[in-house]
Amino acid sequence: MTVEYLKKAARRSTDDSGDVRETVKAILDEIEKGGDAAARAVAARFDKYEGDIVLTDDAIEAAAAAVPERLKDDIRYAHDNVRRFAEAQKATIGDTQLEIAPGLIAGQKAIPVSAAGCYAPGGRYAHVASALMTVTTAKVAGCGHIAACSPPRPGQGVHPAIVYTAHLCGADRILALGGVQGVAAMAFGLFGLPKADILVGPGNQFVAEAKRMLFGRVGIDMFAGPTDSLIIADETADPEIAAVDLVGQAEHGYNSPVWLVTTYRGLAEKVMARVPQLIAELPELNRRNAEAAWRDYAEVILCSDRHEMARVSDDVAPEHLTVQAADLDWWLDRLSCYGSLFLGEETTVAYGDKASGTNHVLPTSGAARYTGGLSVHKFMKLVTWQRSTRDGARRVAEATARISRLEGMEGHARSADVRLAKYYPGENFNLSAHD
Ligand SMILES: NC(=O)C1=CN([C@@H]2O[C@H](COP(=O)(O)OP(=O)(O)OC[C@H]3O[C@@H](n4cnc5c(N)ncnc54)[C@H](O)[C@@H]3O)[C@@H](O)[C@H]2O)C=CC1
Ligand SMILES: O=C(O)[C@@H](O)CS(=O)(=O)O
Ligand SMILES: [Zn+2]
Repeated sequence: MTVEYLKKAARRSTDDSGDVRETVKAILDEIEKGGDAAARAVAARFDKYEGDIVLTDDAIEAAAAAVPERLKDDIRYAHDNVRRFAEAQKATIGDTQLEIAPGLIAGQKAIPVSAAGCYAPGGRYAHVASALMTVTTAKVAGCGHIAACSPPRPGQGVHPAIVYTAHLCGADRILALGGVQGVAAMAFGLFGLPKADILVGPGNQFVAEAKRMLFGRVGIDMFAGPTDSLIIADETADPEIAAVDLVGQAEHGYNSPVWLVTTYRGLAEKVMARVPQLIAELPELNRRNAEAAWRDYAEVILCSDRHEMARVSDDVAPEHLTVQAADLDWWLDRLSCYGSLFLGEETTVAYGDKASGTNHVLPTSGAARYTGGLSVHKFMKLVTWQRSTRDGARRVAEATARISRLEGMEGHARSADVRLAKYYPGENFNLSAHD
């Protein structure tokens, strides 16, 4: 049976990508050419900010003093969860080696990158948790230098709680620089920073596009653009909870898609009626964002059974996937494309966003088809090494010589020939590609 759209999106998150690309390219070129001064000029242009870019120790101290003690407690609590989860993830990879053949050893080493550039958004909201998620994982990975960038508010600078959090989690340098200019400063090594080996962190379409354009010259975590969220709900789901959760993520931005995928028309109708009421009760900025997101990017999809719901969800590959349905084990086993999965009504995206321990820097716009979210692994290079005794590599040398000749790579073949001739001077080897 085909799915029924009870609400269809008027826009797709990639609709304005053309002009974003142009804008970002121009800014990257301007800053690559003009360095620190150009980055300052862009910050003044877009953020009306002309203050210090690199935060001094005094500025960091002053920021910490401005954060209420109970909030610092909450941030420290969240940091502890995120750190412990990152350490658990780190334990799942590491160095290893295998004796391929007697005398021939091959191995893997996990090496953290030297310099990490972490971006914490701050245009619409003060993304304290993004500073937590990016800097903590870089620290746990063992990166040599960690820079954090976040947009300054005109005349005020970076939100004090973002400064406090970045410092708590281990940032070596904190810059009052947002958007493309912040990403560029870390990638190009401006303001005394080492050039970042990897850029991590979420951001708006401009930040995400800047990371995408710089990929190759620098590593990136993933395409972590405008937040998107999908809820799978069956007849056991609570429509009020589902509606509140959809609105909670739609507030991210005018271009933050949300989906409700259900088998129960009654639930869909209740949620569609309730969402606009909940949006109307939000503060002005949140309401404007959520209204536009719900109007232009939200979809409500009616499916015939859970198999169809799972297929629709995997096709979307949402950044956040919530399942409010019976038989959670079935869903955990069946679903395969998502940034982070929230099983059951007792969890919610906001918990993962702020404090439960999993990373909230997650793939958006369908990138969850090919990648998971930010983890300590993104900062670790898994490199290989090998060594051998002369006899250990004898069989490899013969195979290498013949395969290389089969491929037409005579030069490769002779790297094997020369060793066989040196180590086994009396022996004749048939190293041709033909019998
Ligand atoms: N995928 C993920 O894991 C996460 C995604 N997010 C997303 O991050 C985004 C945060 O966006 P924002 O609040 O805007 O903060 P932001 O920090 O990403 O962007 C603000 C910066 O954008 C620049 N900017 C604004 N308009 C511009 C223009 N027309 N051209 C060039 N640069 C411009 C400004 O210089 C400003 O510093 C949201 O879309 C949110 O959904 C947030 C957290 C996690
Ligand atoms: O992961 C995201 O996209 C966001 O939901 C995270 S936060 O809400 O901005 O903390
Ligand atoms: Zn969120």
